[in-house]
Parts: sequence; C-alpha cells; structure tokens
Amino acid sequence: MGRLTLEGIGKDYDGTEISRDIDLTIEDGEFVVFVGPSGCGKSTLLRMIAGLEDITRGQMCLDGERINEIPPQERDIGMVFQSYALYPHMTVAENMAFGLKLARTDKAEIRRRVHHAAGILQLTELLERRPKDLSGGQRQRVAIGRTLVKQPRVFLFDEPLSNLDASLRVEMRVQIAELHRRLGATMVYVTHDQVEAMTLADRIVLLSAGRIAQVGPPLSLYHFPESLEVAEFIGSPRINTLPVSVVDPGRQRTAVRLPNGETLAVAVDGSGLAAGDAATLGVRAEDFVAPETADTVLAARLTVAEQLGYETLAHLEVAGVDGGITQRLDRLARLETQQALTLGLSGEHCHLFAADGRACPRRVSLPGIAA
Ligand SMILES: Nc1ncnc2c1ncn2[C@@H]1O[C@H](COP(=O)(O)OP(=O)(O)OP(=O)(O)O)[C@@H](O)[C@H]1O
Repeated sequence: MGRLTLEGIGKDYDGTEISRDIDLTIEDGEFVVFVGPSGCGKSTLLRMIAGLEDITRGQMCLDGERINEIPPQERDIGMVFQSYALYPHMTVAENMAFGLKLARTDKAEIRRRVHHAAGILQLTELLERRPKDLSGGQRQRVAIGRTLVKQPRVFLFDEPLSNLDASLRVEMRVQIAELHRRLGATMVYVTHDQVEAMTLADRIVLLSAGRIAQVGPPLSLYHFPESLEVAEFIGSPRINTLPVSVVDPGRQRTAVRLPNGETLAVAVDGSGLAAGDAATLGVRAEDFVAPETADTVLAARLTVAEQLGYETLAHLEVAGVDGGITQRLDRLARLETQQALTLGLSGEHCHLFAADGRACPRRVSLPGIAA
C-alpha cells in the first residue's frame, strides 16, 4: 500500500511562509504530478514528503501512520533526483545495490532485486558498466533502478528528465508511464513542464505561491480551470485572453462586450458579476470556429505563421487585444504575412474570468470530463 495524506501542511524558512494550507490525499497506486511556475514550492513539498525537509505545520501520514518525525531512510519512500548522483567508481549493478547493502539486505536478495529491476528498466546488458560509459537516458534509468530495488511504498521524482534533450525526454516520459503501469505503485512527480504533467498524471496538483491552486485530472484542469492562472498555465500555446466588459450577467449565459464593440453570450454562470464589470474572455487556440457558424466574429491580421508539420499556429493581430491571438489551424493551412483573417467565436467554446481571476463556471458538458 502507499496512501499519502497531507493535512494542513505548511513550511516556513526563516519566518517566511513557503508552503501553506496543503490538504491532499494521494491514493494508493495513483500518479500525481506537482506542477507550477518556478519558486511555487513544488520541490519543497516533495522534499517534505521524502523527509528531507522538516514540516513546520500540519500532519503527514503514510497508510494512516504519522510520518512527520520519521527519518527519510525509515519512511519507505524512495526518491529519484534531477541530478542522477550516481557513484562514478561503482558499476551500474553496484550503484543499484548500494542502498540495499547499507540496509544489510541479504546478498542473494540484493542480486535478485537488482536483476529484476534491470530487466524492467532494460539495463541487464549494462550492469557491469560505469556511469561515465552510459548515455544520459541510461544514467537516469540507473537512478530509477536504485530506487526501484528498495521496493518503496511511494516513489518520488524531482524533475527527473530536466537534464535530458528534448527527444530523450519524450522517450523517458513514455518509459516512466510504462513503469507506473507495470508496478501500479504510488508515484509523485515534480515538473515545471506542463506537457509532462498532462501526459503522465492521473491527477495534477497545480501549485501557486506555496498553495494548491487546483487539483484534478489533466483534462478537467484544461477544460474547467477554476482561475485565469490555472487556465494560463495549462495548455500550449497559452490560452488567448481578451479584455471584455459585462453587459448582462446570467445563470445560463453571460453577455459580454468584445474589444470590437460586438456582444457575445458566453455559456457560463456569471451570477457573481454585475453589468459594467471588467472581465477576461479566454479562448484556447483550437477553439475558434468557422465564421459561418460563429456567434460573432473578430477581424484579425496575420503576423507570423508557424508551420509545425502536424499543425499550423497563426499569430494574429487583433485590435484591442494586447499581445495578439494565436489560432491553431490545420497542418496544411496556407497563409501569407499580413493576410486578413476572420476569427469565429462561439459562446460555448469560451471561458470567462472575473477581474480577480476567478473563473465563471462553464455551462457546457464534455463527455467523460468532470467539471
Ligand atoms: N533552504 C531554503 N532556504 C530559504 N528559502 C528556500 C530554501 N529552499 C527553497 N526556498 C524558497 O522556497 C520557495 C520554493 O522553492 P522550491 O524549490 O520548492 O520551488 P519550486 O517550485 O520547486 O521551484 P523550481 O521549479 O524553480 O525548482 C522559493 O522561493 C525558494 O527560494
């Protein structure tokens, strides 16, 4: 088993609050990813779970047992670090066996576990090599193997792929997902890369300034963000934002005035808003619709087209929208610089945020995705 519960967890450094009010249950076998901007407290929270940082406030339990005061090596929690921290003078097998030797595990049992882990991580052929003779991806697999042999109840990963090049990151991401599927173990993973978070997580914990901004399955955070901050962090390219003013707040639809003076009825519960309030309309790059079927349109002009092979990203100038708009188009879209384009908006496909950043609840249902 490996069920973690965090109740009211907080951390101070020299009187400054770094983490606060963290209430979270991580179920046995779950893959949870902590994500958020640099300095939001992801690593600090992970290190508190590992026992590498003291907990200032709150209680942490593993399978119902309080672990606040239990030293790291006795917690039954294994951590894979960003820097692989392998011993250069030891072979792969010796590196993987080292922790078990210190724990005075029986030699035959060590050999069995090292070979089992090497099989899972495709390291069997490399067991006699030294770290300097391995690629970055192989070293990272050894670092994972060193944790795997300890058979911990919970695996922690602190940005394990950030030292790898882009293609190797993708490859290792798939291997970590596969490892989770095979072991069915509880895994907690820290990254600032939202693509890694989206692809690996059963649930994402998005942190902001030491607090939890939102917890949920990746697609819930993508389609039903509770704040502008979450909407802007999840998704690439970043969600488009347009300054609007509220014309008529309603329970099913809320009418807003767009920068071009037109009105759009957005499918949200705007009952917390008042006519005249400033607000922000959010539209994801793929959520513009054909002008013929749109509720209203915006005139745009192309500045740059990025042709990525599998899609085209059109960067557009729109009057009254600072920073412009990005539209995701078909991979074969043919565009010319300065070309005039018409953006179609549908009230069903937009988000609306109050001036304080709070999201108005969307009035749309997406099959299989919980709001
Ligand atoms: N030992 C320390 N003493 C004082 N402040 C610290 C210490 N360690 C971290 N901090 C501060 O705590 C905050 C959170 O740091 P943390 O490393 O947890 O953030 P992070 O979200 O993991 O960031 P990154 O993505 O850049 O690694 C930061 O403001 C950081 O400067």
